[in-house]
Amino acid sequence: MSRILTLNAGSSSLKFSVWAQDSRVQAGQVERIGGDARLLLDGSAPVALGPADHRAALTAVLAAIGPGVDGPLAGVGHRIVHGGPDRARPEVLTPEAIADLAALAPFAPLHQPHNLACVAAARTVFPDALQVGAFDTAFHRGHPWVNDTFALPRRFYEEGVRRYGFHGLSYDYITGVLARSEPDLAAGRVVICHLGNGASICALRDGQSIGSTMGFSALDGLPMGTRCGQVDPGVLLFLMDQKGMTAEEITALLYRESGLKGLSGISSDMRTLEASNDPRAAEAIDYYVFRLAREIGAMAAVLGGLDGLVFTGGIGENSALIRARALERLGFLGLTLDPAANAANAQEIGAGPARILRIETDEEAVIARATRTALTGA
Ligand SMILES: Nc1ncnc2c1ncn2[C@@H]1O[C@H](COP(=O)(O)OP(=O)(O)O)[C@@H](O)[C@H]1O
Ligand SMILES: CC(=O)OP(=O)(O)O
Ligand SMILES: [Mg+2]
Repeated sequence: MSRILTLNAGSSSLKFSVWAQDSRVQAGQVERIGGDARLLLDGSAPVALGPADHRAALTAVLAAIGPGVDGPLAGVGHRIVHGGPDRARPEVLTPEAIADLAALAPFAPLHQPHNLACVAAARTVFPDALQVGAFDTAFHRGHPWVNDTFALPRRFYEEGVRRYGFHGLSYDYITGVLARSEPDLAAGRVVICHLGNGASICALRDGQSIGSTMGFSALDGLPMGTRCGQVDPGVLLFLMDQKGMTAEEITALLYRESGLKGLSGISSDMRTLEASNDPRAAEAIDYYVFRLAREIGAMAAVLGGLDGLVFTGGIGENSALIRARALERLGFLGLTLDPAANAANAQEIGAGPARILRIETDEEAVIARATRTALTGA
């Protein structure tokens, strides 16, 4: 039976799954890439990998799936974070498409090179498999112009300086879950918080993205594990002009040294910060919660009201503390958390004028579906 492999390189993780028809037959991930990485295979104990980068993580994943792929791989589906201004759906990764996507790497330096390294490795290891890309930006291509642009002279928009939005595979998946299980809610005004190592919020009306906190790059909006989130552009001018920092140094600062890691000086990992007694960890969490509540309020304003609020991603799914702290600040919207349901990581965790839900995301399912569609030509 022919099978499909999905590869999803995030900024701190490499997730994979193997599918036979519609069933997932194997799944796992390398997490904490860049730190003390470990390989987690569903159903097995974690394997410590030590300080692994994405390349070492990919080698570990390919070794792990070897025995599980007992049949030819028909396709390999890849999460590609940046698809540029025009890609609104998945596509087969031809050499031309790969060259085009490589040119977008400077706009997503924590992701695009790793995504494309996965494509190159898969082409070598599985030369007969169809390689398919599913793009994080595609879900947002219908953004209204006001959320797609910056107030810069118009020529920059034409040159591609736009608010692309990311985490689209996750929003696509959650939207699909809502459409099947909560069709009335799915047709309404929904804010989805994808809180992983990278984090963004999406405002949806009738299942369509009309606003998102991430913009031109995966830096904007919420603070993240190592990324700054929204920052006054005047700070960047100051760093260049007064501190003499180069573009390369500022890139490293904003993408790798900021966010939770920069604020706490301890870790980019929310689990570590929640477990710490250090006041700097508490302050980093305070800032995270403050910005999260602020951006949820902003997205409610984008929608002109709120029918549903969904938490997903590693932090959104697992941190009862962050959900509770954010909702404390959102009482003015009439939202009330159910503490017991929240602590139990239930699906319905609160109520008010809007439903409050926790839904596990599954970017792999979206990538697998895209790959299946490309293979069958449906
Ligand atoms: N039980 C938990 N409590 C708090 N945070 C958690 C928990 N489990 C995972 N996380 C956090 O989720 C984040 C990773 O999210 P994930 O979506 O897996 O990352 P990526 O963006 O790399 O795909 C990390 O900050 C991690 O600490
Ligand atoms: C786009 C992005 O930030 O992805 P991740 O959360 O996987 O790092
Ligand atoms: Mg992710």
